[in-house]
Amino acid sequence: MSVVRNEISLLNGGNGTKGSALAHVIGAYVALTKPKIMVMLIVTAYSAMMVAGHHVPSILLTVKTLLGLAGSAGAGAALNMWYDRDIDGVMERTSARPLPSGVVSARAAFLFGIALAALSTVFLAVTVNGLTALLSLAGCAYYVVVYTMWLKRRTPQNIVIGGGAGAFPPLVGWAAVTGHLSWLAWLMFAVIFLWTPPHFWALALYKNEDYVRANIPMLPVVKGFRHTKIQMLVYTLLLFASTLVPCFFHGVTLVYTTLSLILGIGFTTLAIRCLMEPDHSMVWARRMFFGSLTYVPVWFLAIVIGSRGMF
Ligand code: HEM
Ligand SMILES: CC(C)=CCC/C(C)=C/CC/C(C)=C/COP(=O)(O)OP(=O)(O)O
Repeated sequence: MSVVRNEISLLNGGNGTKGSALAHVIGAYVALTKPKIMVMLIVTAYSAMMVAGHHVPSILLTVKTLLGLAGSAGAGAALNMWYDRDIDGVMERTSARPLPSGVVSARAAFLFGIALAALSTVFLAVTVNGLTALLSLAGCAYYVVVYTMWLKRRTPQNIVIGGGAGAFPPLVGWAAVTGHLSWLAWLMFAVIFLWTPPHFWALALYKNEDYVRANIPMLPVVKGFRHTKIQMLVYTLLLFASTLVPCFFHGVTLVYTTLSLILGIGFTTLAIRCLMEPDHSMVWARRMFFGSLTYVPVWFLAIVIGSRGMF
């Protein structure tokens, strides 16, 4: 608490009211949890809950599961920002974050992340089940330790291997409803895993200067734009193929198949346009990134409404 009090007095600095300073600090802690990404992670977990139970899950189970997951994801994001505070300060896109801008201290961010991770794990174990708690903690640890601390600064394959972190939420949702995992839960994991490289590399292409400045070995920095765009197309095709698996092995309706085909063809077209555009133009890279943000909620909507026996 004293850390927060210090931050409020620092912010006050004789100007503004205590109320607005407090709101500023609270806003900074919310920003530490990367809330927009958290919303998308929650969408994937909630969709998995619906498919796993063939129905809308109870409000109580939904609130407990998604609250616990949000806590773990927020903890992971805070610990990522704590560890990456040096490079976040160097990159233009991240320089206004709470740590580089000095609104939250490194110690406070670390304690916040650890406390949130511990609380959410215990909360899920006590109110949902042990497997759900374990998977949520594993997702958080994978993001912080495997991706952020180990791979991000070492290899251009950081996103490919580290992409596993963001793919945990459907497993969390599935385990919360059934107490175990099934192949369809792992298929959802695979979909996010294969989606992550084109999602991230599209952004890395038009934010390349940032990564060069921060000396982070992202694929466009190390292997160049053309190689990255080819890899994006390869992962997009693998993603497309993985989304067609339920058409053969899981009871899905024509709605699922149609939506998956539209998404697959659309995302592949974006990847090809990206590959065709000259390196100085980033029009299609930007479209690919924003297309990736549409892909996930629409695909999860498709598997929910297109699963036979749903509702
Ligand atoms: C290791 C895997 C991933 C990496 C490295 C990654 C990286 C990034 C980066 C660098 C941004 C830009 C953030 C910004 O503008 O400050 C971003 C945005 C975003 N990502 Fe990812 N991402 C990953 C996985 C995911 C997953 C699994 C999801 C959800 C399913 C996701 C959802 C989003 C969303 C919704 C945004 C837009 C956020 C905004 O506008 O602030 N990402 N991602
Ligand atoms: C089950 C569970 C709790 C999963 C949570 C895992 C999680 C928070 C995944 C998000 C992945 C992500 C946003 C990476 C950002 O990369 P970056 O850190 O390189 O991006 P940055 O440069 O914007 O910080």
